[in-house]
Amino acid sequence: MSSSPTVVRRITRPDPELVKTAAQYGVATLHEANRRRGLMLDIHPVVPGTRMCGPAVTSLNHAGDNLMLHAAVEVCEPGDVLVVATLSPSTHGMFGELLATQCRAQGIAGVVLDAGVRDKRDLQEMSFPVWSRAVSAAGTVKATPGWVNVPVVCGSATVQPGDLVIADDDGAMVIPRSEVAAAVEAARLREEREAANRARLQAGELSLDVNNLRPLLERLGVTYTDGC
Ligand SMILES: O=C([O-])CC(=O)C(=O)O
Ligand SMILES: [Mg+2]
Repeated sequence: MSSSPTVVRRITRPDPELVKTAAQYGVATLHEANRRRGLMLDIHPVVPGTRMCGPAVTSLNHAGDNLMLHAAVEVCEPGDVLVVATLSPSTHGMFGELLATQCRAQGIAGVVLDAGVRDKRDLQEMSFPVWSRAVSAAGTVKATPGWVNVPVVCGSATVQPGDLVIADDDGAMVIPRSEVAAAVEAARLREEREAANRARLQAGELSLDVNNLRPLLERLGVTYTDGC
């Protein structure tokens, strides 16, 4: 990261067709498909039932200050996901209904913050896709310059500008841009396997992924008995 405050306007995004394909899969599937990497920890949906999938535009702010969040909104393109981080831990309500209105007008897919949001009821009425660590009425100033489109850490996950961010009711995650194609293909294969398993479960067969649950448990040292 450049040490002096910077706004990087142009970033490289994943292939839009790939983004569209990735959007068909849920976070649980993509997280497994991406070898259980990239999940944002302690980041929760603010508006249940919404989803988003798009390239990350990142914003690095000072705690209690949302100046660079505003700067990042301005460089977002339609379909982007705004990823908001702070230099030190913060639960301030950095984002609310007014910013959501601006984001929607610009076609931004949604927002994830390693910080707080406010105006929760308005955000829910707007069905605006937003994920955060906290909900807090505590407001922010617009005073201290920071960075737009530098690597950030959001929910303990590293996000580079242009990485793919996906979020739904299960949480939010990031896939590095260079790994999106492989993750999408692994997600497709996984859903195929799950469809086959689902059909077997619906037919009343007992075991899940493991074809033979009892031999597996016995190999792991579990004893079956008919009673004490
Ligand atoms: O104004 C702010 O800083 C955050 C907020 O409440 C809004 O966007 O409505
Ligand atoms: Mg507000």
